Amino acid sequence: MRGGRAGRELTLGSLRWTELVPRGAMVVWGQASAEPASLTASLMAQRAAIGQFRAFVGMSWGSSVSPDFTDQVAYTSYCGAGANRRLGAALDILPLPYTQLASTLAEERPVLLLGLGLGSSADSFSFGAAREYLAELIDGASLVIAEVSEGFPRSAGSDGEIPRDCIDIIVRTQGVPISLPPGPQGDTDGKIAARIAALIEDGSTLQIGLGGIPAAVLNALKGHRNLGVHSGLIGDEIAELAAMGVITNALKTIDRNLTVTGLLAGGPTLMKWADGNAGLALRPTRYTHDASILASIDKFVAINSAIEVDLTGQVNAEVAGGHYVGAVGGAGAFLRGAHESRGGLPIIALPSTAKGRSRIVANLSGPVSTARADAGIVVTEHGVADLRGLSLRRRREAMLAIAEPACVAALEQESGRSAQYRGSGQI
Ligand SMILES: CC(=O)SCCNC(=O)CCNC(=O)[C@H](O)C(C)(C)COP(=O)(O)OP(=O)(O)OC[C@H]1O[C@@H](n2cnc3c(N)ncnc32)[C@H](O)[C@@H]1OP(=O)(O)O
Repeated sequence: MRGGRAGRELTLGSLRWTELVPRGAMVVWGQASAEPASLTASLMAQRAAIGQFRAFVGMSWGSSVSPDFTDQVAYTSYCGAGANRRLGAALDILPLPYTQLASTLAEERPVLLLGLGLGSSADSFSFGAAREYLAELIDGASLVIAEVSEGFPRSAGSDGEIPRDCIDIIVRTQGVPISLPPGPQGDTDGKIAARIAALIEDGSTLQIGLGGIPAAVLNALKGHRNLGVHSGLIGDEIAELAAMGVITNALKTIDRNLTVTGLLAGGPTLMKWADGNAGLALRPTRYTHDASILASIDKFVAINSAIEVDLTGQVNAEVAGGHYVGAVGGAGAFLRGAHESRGGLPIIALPSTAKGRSRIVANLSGPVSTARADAGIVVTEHGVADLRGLSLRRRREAMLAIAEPACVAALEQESGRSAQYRGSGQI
């Protein structure tokens, strides 16, 4: 990280955003628990004085993303999760894989807002709840403003801290990370989780994605031993499994004894566990999602969800019922990594239906977020379809076997008419 910035201390009340954010500029801040909520609340309160500006947001759990603010703020995101959904058509989407976010945003020379924890000395700060694409933007940012609070975790096991002279303005607050209460876990999530838990061997290294199913899977792993973690994000369940001694990272082929993640997205349980934990390392996306690094982890298990999967294994993880609710995200990178890993499991898990409609479909109703070449094991409450090595014809059979039984006849009929299921011959 390049230094040379002033590291000036200001109070929250003295911030004049008109002097900090030029009209039309892009402002970027941390997502989910990593949002510096005191700074973003202050920014939004003064938005009328600034005039039109742009905001790139990730998963939004706070109140800084609101249709009320679109009078001045043009929001863009890589995802439709959390409060982003409330924006509807006012949210513009960058449909990029996670690995491209840092370089794409860096070109904007954004105003960067960080939420940081205390460092090991007065001259540095810890990454708090996020490193991922965010800390990568420090060098190219036009201005870096950090909210520093004892309430943000000291991510102690990371390889380095953020030097004070990488920050332009430091604002001390009593802020704590935003947390989202865990959603209810239904019977279906539990059935899917039990099927996945049965596939996972002791000593595996886990990546978990967004949504209710990954959380349910972790709850089903309490009887496992010596699990490891290498993920884009982690939540409270990882902290619980680590505290129980289920996650030890002791058998990882790289980063032994370390839980590696880009983002802490959880509540007080996670933050307390993370604070000063030398067994936790926050790493940039170019490390957490790197194909060769993932491939070098034996028994790497990637568990992600989807809105729909078609009978060939193409995944829509972005659009449901015409609304952008998901993301391209890191699923593709993690699935490819799990394919290449010795003993790896590339898993996509989803309930077989939503709102009375099959989520196993003949034709996707939204975009292809993950190509069928990257699909591996698809799991619903009705079973496990291991598509690896299967021809299109056999994929169709395997996928029909995990669809909601009442929907199978219609799927057979619809797919029977479609050329994409025929391969080079007839079904
Ligand atoms: C930092 C990293 O690298 S993370 C790495 C992984 N990242 C990714 O995989 C990104 C892409 N994935 C995602 O965004 C998520 O996993 C998702 C959106 C696919 C699934 O998330 P979940 O929260 O489990 O979604 P869920 O199943 O609840 O569906 C979301 C909504 O769409 C609705 N829905 C789902 N499928 C359909 C459908 N086929 N038709 C209509 N509505 C549907 C659901 O009912 C739900 O609606 P509700 O919120 O009103 O109840």
